[in-house]
Amino acid sequence: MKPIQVGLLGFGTVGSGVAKVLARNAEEIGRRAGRAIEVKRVAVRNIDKARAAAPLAVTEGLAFGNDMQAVVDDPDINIVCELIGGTTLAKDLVLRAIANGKHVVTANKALLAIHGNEIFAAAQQAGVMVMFEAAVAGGIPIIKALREGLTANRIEWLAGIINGTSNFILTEMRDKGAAFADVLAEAQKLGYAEADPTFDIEGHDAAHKLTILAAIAFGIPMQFDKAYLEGISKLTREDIAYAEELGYRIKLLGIAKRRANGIELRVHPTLIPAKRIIANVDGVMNAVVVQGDAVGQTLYSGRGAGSEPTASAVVADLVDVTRLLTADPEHRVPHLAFQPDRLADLPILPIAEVETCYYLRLQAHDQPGVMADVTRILADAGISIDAMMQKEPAEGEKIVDIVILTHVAIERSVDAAIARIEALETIAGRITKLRLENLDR
Ligand SMILES: NC(=O)C1=CN([C@@H]2O[C@H](COP(=O)(O)OP(=O)(O)OC[C@H]3O[C@@H](n4cnc5c(N)ncnc54)[C@H](O)[C@@H]3O)[C@@H](O)[C@H]2O)C=CC1
Ligand SMILES: N[C@@H](CC=O)C(=O)O
Ligand code: NA
Repeated sequence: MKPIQVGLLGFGTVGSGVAKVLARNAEEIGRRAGRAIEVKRVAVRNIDKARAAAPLAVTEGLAFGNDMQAVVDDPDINIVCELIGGTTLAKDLVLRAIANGKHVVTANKALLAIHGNEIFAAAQQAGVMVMFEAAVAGGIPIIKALREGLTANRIEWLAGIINGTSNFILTEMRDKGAAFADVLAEAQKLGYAEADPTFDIEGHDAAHKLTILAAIAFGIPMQFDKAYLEGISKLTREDIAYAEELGYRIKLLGIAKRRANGIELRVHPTLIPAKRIIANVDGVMNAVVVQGDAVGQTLYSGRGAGSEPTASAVVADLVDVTRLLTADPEHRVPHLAFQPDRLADLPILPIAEVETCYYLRLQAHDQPGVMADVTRILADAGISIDAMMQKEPAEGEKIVDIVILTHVAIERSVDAAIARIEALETIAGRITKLRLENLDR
């Protein structure tokens, strides 16, 4: 049978990894897919740079060029593989490929989180597949698991470490005392970071991925603009150390939770009990915990970024598309796991409505009555305390750090209580608020 012809857009970290994996495992992949999968053309910005990104044995047979549209318009190409990133050119090329009746495989989470509704509608109408396993948690087959393996379940919530760069930074800072900027530079060198690394450290990338996961888990449209996001750049060494002392690890988590009145969709640094497996997922590794009503909790872990781990997911999609090429579009798994005309209109809840536990760090003047005032304000707001820790003041200092862990509370009540506590004369400066998830409900 004639090989499937792939047009690669982009030959950077991921694109070159795809070419390497396809070349190295051609025999196995062909046996699985039923026919060979070949890269027919590659379009890049800089051909010399692209050629240098993989060994000669991989690149010598590849037709490199600069013209992205020519690849998308090439009548011999069956699958366009978009690996350039960004949301403008990538969007135009993907929509053009779809209009040309070509299937698309992409690793671009920003593109799908922001323009996914339009792209999937276009694909549906054209009867083509848009596959995106690499867009969430790199090599972990989490899209496959949610769309297919867990399809019997009503998903209650999911929570994941879904940005490799920030997990790498947090781990290196904790284990080696490394400086934030140095570890970020290392993550960039290793090909983990986005073209603009603020996407990684400020939570945008995780929120893009969470938006996609929530759409598939709950059967809702992509709603990236409603996701709450907070990154790791403001985390302090004190908070990381205090969390450890209390038996918790701080991870940048993406959390999507079904509530009676809507969906929580939030990315932020989160304390997790250190004994949980996910709390021990370190470095570039990602992990996603999914709570389904029938199966209970399942956990998926693996490399969330990097050349070949991400290529593993891209190539898996190429194989899936190849296998399903001749299937009636009605018999394929729906893009968002639910039939497109059955997506639910559930609202995304504002962060003030979120219910979780909290870590509060206060700086207080070391004098009698402070704790009584603080606990009274929390009690008045209906917030119950789970644990409290008071640090000894440093030599000659009159200010002490007090850390409070709360039971589950509504964020707006916590914020109101914080405002009242900060107004106390005995409290110095602002209170640090972090969210805490036990991941057991
Ligand atoms: N690096 C990683 O670990 C992962 C990356 N991704 C996603 O994969 C996509 C690609 O990422 P990387 O390979 O890391 O990026 P990269 O920067 O290493 O490679 C991008 C490639 O696209 C080409 N390109 C970019 N803009 C272009 C333009 N305007 N015109 C022509 N060529 C252009 C570049 O020449 C280069 O070959 C992005 O959407 C990224 O978010 C997804 C999962 C993991
Ligand atoms: N920049 C991303 C790459 C994979 O999606 C990350 O660090 O996770
Ligand atoms: Na994946």
